[in-house]
Amino acid sequence: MGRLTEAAAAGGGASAARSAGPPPTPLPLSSTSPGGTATMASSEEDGTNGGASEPGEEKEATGKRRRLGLLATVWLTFYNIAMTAGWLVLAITMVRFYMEKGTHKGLYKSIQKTLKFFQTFALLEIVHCLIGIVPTSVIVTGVQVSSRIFMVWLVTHSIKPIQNEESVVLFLVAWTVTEITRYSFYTFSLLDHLPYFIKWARYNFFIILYPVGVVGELLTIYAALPYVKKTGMFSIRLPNKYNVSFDYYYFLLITMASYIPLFPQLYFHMLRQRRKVLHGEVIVEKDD
Ligand SMILES: CCCCCCCCCCCCC/C=C/C(=O)SCCNC(=O)CCNC(=O)[C@H](O)C(C)(C)COP(=O)(O)OP(=O)(O)OC[C@H]1O[C@@H](n2cnc3c(N)ncnc32)[C@H](O)[C@@H]1OP(=O)(O)O
Repeated sequence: MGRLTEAAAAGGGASAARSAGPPPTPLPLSSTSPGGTATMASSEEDGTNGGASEPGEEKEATGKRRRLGLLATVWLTFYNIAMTAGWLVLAITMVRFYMEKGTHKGLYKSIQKTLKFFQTFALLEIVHCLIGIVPTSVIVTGVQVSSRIFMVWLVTHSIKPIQNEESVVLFLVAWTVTEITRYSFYTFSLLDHLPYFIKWARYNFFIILYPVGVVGELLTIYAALPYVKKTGMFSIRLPNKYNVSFDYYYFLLITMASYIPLFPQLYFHMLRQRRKVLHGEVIVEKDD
């Protein structure tokens, strides 16, 4: 738990250094970052001006671009535009499907190719963190992306009888709204024209959508359990020549249990990002 929290705090710290304007006022540190100091850089609630239209912000954005390098900026802009478009296509297909058919049955089948393609493409986000072109923690991104890949390929794609569960629609809607907002946020930020409502949506929608998505995912895995137990799929039984056994049923149970320690860390990471971006609050780690 500590590792993830520290990594997340370090990500915030990197950004904090970038956005430091007036001398910060040290505050006692929250329990998430022992030994450091939290600072409140500014507390403006920039209700009307969310873009990089103020001189300070413009300078910061230009500096950020220079640090990133032209190639990385061009690549990230392309990547974010492609991902926004992909998730928009998914949203439109889902709405059209529901309006035409009046049921969610068959919806997954109609969008599965697009979903698999764009969600798998998101593996590049781990690469972006690893090579340092985005300031996000590899661990936070890794948990987020791998849990999605797992849901898409090893649960929903592999276990056909659950594809028409209502819970699948629940996480699909939560993911789709989140990703359209998130990737358009990154795109407009890179282009230095971030409308405030996108910034607001990026750091508010998750408050509801994250729990909704997680409930959808957990209910879907739960619905898969009887089928997995009955068929013994993806399981290796003893005896075999390698003398190893693996039970996918218990693996699913452990995965469900792992949401209990992992999800709060992702959620609190987002709450910290929200405080930083919308309220100007930043966490600076102390050099010990
Ligand atoms: C093998 C099996 C494993 C199973 C494991 C099971 C356990 C799993 C438990 C948890 C389950 C979670 C399931 C998820 C469900 C859902 O998603 S439901 C729908 C709601 N979801 C969300 O709201 C998702 C929120 N998550 C995220 O946004 C990210 O994935 C994140 C990594 C968790 C946080 O993003 P982060 O990057 O840290 O925050 P930001 O504020 O957006 O960005 C920080 C800085 O990085 C820059 N940046 C990041 N990416 C890009 C990019 N693509 N392009 C350009 N820039 C990028 C961003 O601009 C910020 O920069 P600064 O402003 O300079 O700080």
